Amino acid sequence: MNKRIAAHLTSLRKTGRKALVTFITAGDPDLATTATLLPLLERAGVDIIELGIPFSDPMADGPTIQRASERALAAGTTLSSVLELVQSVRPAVTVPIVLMGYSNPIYHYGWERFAVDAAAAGVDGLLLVDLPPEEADELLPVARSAGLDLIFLLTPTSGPDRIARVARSGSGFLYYVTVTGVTGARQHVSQSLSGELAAVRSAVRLPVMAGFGISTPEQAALVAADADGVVVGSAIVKLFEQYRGEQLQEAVTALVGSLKLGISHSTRT
Ligand SMILES: O=P(O)(O)OC[C@@H](O)[C@@H](O)c1c[nH]c2ccccc12
Repeated sequence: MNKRIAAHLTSLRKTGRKALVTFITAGDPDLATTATLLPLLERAGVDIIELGIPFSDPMADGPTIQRASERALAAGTTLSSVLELVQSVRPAVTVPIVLMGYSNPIYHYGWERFAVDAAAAGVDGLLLVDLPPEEADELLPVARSAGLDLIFLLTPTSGPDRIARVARSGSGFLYYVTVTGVTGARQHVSQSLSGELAAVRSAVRLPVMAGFGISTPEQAALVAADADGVVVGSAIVKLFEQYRGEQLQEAVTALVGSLKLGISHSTRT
C-alpha cells in the first residue's frame, strides 16, 4: 500500500470530497513543460497526477493521447528520463504521482529494477493498461515491497469474479473505465454508469476513480456523484495541440479549476 495515495484519498473521503485525477503525457511537448506543469496541476487543485509514459503503440488511447505520445517520443522521451523528471519535481509536488503506460517498456527495463527505481524517484502508483492481475505475478510482489500501488482497470463488462480479482490484487484505488472503447472526450455520460458504479463500489473496499470521456465540469459532477473521484485526460491533453508556454499553463489551470469546481458541486456520497 502506498502511503501518499492512501493518506490523500482518506483525507478526501473524511471531508466528503471527491478526487480530481488528471492525465498528461510525460515529455509532451518536452520534459521541461512537464516539469513546469506538475506543480501547476497541484496548485490548480488536482488530487492525483497520472503521468503517461509515451509508447509507440498506445492501443487503449484515442487520437488525442496517441498524438501526445508521438510528440513526447519525437522529443526523445524515455522511461529513464521520465523517472529522472519525477525525481526532479518530487520536492515541489505533494500529491500522488501514478505512472500510466504499457507493459512492454517496463518488461524490458526489468520488473524489479523498475519498481525499485520508480519508488526511489518518488512514484506512488503504476497503471499498466495491458497488464491484468493474471499477468502481474512478477510485478505485484516487487511493487508491493517497493511501496508502489498497482492500479487495475474495471470496465462495464467486468463480471463479479473479475471485480473480486482486481480488487484483491490492486491497491491505492481502482480505475473504472466508464465506456467501452478508447480514451477520448465524449458528448454524453453513459446512462447506465450510475448503477454500474454503485455495484462496483459496493463490491470493493478500494476507492473507485471513474474515467474516459469526461471533458466538462457538468460531466465531472455527474460521474463524481457515484464515484470516489473522476479522471480527465484527453480534454486536458487537447490543450497541448493549441497552446504552448504561458498560454498552455493558463489554459490547463483554467480547465482544471472548472473541473474541480464542477466536482465540488457534486452531490451524494
Ligand atoms: O482521455 P480521457 O477520455 O479523459 O480518459 C482518461 C485517460 O486518458 C487516462 O486515464 C488514460 C490515459 N491513457 C490510458 C490508457 C488506459 C486507461 C486510461 C488511460
